[in-house]
Amino acid sequence: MIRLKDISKWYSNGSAKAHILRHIDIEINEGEFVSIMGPSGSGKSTLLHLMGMIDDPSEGEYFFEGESVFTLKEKQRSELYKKHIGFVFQAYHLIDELTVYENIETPLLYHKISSAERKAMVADILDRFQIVGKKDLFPEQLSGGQQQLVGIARAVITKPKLILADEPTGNLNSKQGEEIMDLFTRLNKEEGVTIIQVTHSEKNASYGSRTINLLDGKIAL
Ligand SMILES: Nc1ncnc2c1ncn2[C@@H]1O[C@H](COP(=O)(O)OP(=O)(O)OP(=O)(O)O)[C@@H](O)[C@H]1O
Repeated sequence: MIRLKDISKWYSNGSAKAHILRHIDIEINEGEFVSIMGPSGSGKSTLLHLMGMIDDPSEGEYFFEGESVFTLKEKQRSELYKKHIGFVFQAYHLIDELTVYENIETPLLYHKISSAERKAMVADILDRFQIVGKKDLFPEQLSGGQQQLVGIARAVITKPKLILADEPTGNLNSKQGEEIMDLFTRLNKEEGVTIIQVTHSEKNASYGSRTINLLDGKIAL
């Protein structure tokens, strides 16, 4: 599904280059549940953003389902993203002014889906995530765990093949964290969704089937 070839990223710092990622080669198959670990500053989020097509490398190639991502035009790239990828953020990134229902519905507005169908899809996911009773509340009226559930519901409503999650349990207590990991496990095992998460937690990584360790922008063996 994903093939990164000799990816490097640096920022120019005067005449010097500050390298964030160096010569990264990664292949990820459909159906995998992969964790990316490494010390703070090792480049994990940068790598996840590259995979999520929301950042560009300085060098290297990225093939998503055989499509050469970095040579696509902006519009085609965003189509590819919208069709296949759901992104889950540590800080939820919900829209404060919208209700739970409206937040979850938002990604559907960018697809050609009728309003009746949108209603049915949101109702289904509210039900599956057991948050029907929260649908008219605003994010600030929810606990952190509930907000992250809404963040994930919003990421999966378009039925993406790939979920990218940047420390999805970083702001949650351990019980809420376990619920999120159980949810990812179900999506992966029962629906075949490929999951790539950045985590600092060995416990969270143990839910996955493979760990990629980053150290100073390189893959550590
Ligand atoms: N726009 C930027 N300009 C310069 N340096 C940057 C920029 N964005 C990120 N960096 C640097 O890149 C390095 C890697 O950042 P990244 O967020 O990918 O690390 P991380 O492994 O996810 O860290 P953490 O675990 O603390 O979130 C850091 O040293 C950071 O300061």
